[in-house]
Amino acid sequence: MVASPARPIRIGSRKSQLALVQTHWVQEQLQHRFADRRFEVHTMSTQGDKILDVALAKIGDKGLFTKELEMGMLNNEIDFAVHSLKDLPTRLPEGLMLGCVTEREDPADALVVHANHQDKQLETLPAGAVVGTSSLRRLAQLRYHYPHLSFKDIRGNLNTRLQKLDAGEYDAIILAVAGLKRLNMADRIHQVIPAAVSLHAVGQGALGIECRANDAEIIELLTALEHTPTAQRCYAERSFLRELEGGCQVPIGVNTVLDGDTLTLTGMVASIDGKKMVKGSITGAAIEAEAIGIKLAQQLRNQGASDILAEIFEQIQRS
Ligand SMILES: NCc1[nH]cc(CCC(=O)O)c1CC(=O)O
Repeated sequence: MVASPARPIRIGSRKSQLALVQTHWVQEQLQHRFADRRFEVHTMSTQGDKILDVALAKIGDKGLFTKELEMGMLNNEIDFAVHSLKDLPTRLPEGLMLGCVTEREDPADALVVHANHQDKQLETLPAGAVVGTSSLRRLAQLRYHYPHLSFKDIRGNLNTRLQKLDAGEYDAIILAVAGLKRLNMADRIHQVIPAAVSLHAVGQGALGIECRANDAEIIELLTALEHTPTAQRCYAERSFLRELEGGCQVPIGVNTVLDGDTLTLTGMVASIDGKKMVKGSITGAAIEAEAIGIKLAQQLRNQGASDILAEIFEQIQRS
């Protein structure tokens, strides 16, 4: 019997410049490892790419950047999808799974300043300086530490945001270090914001590849790209977020440190006005990553996180 030729493998991606850079990296890595297979990139627009005039927090987090790609996998139009892990909800649709997590870039946030402020850092920006961010997590933590700054929403892809900054609409903006590095714009990073000031988003800086839960052939290919230390850190972070029932649009931040087989997860929940913050850390065995996340979520709930979150959901509904 002659084996039928192996099917080409269809990789789903958003169309943004960052998404394409990330997807082409995955394609190249797989093509290199599995030279006899063909990997094609199929792009799709997601709701998050289309709705640009509404604050992200108001739309909520129902897989804004992932739903169309997930439908594509369930309808067998694509075989897997490459996401920025931080845009991937912690609960995936029935029939899909997180196939692998790739090696993480620096997960920190970066301050990018207007030319007028080249001599400034976050702590030396003048009172009333306008800082652009669309993330409630960044907003809440920066308000907490720097109540004298003003904050203004900013949307659009990285280039659009940088143009708005350079045009003078903002004195500074906050972006992920990872995105700037991947787009070869590391020279715009003015200050890497330390974890003591701002904890990063769950999964920030890593790619999450989602696939069909019953597709053994694809799952096996993806395993080749798994970076176990990153995966362990991100599983702890995602389990923490899932247990708190927070999407990417609530002020929840994390940090993880992996020291051999020992994982430390730090997490925080803040109110949007930056006046209330609960924070804590748990250390445990890295193989127990998910349990560490759940335990930290329960600890923060006992410290008052539930009240903060309930208040935020109410505020977002009303706005
Ligand atoms: N929410 C948009 C988004 N999703 C992933 C990144 C950057 C790359 C990453 O964090 O992996 C960004 C831009 C940003 O937050 O500045």
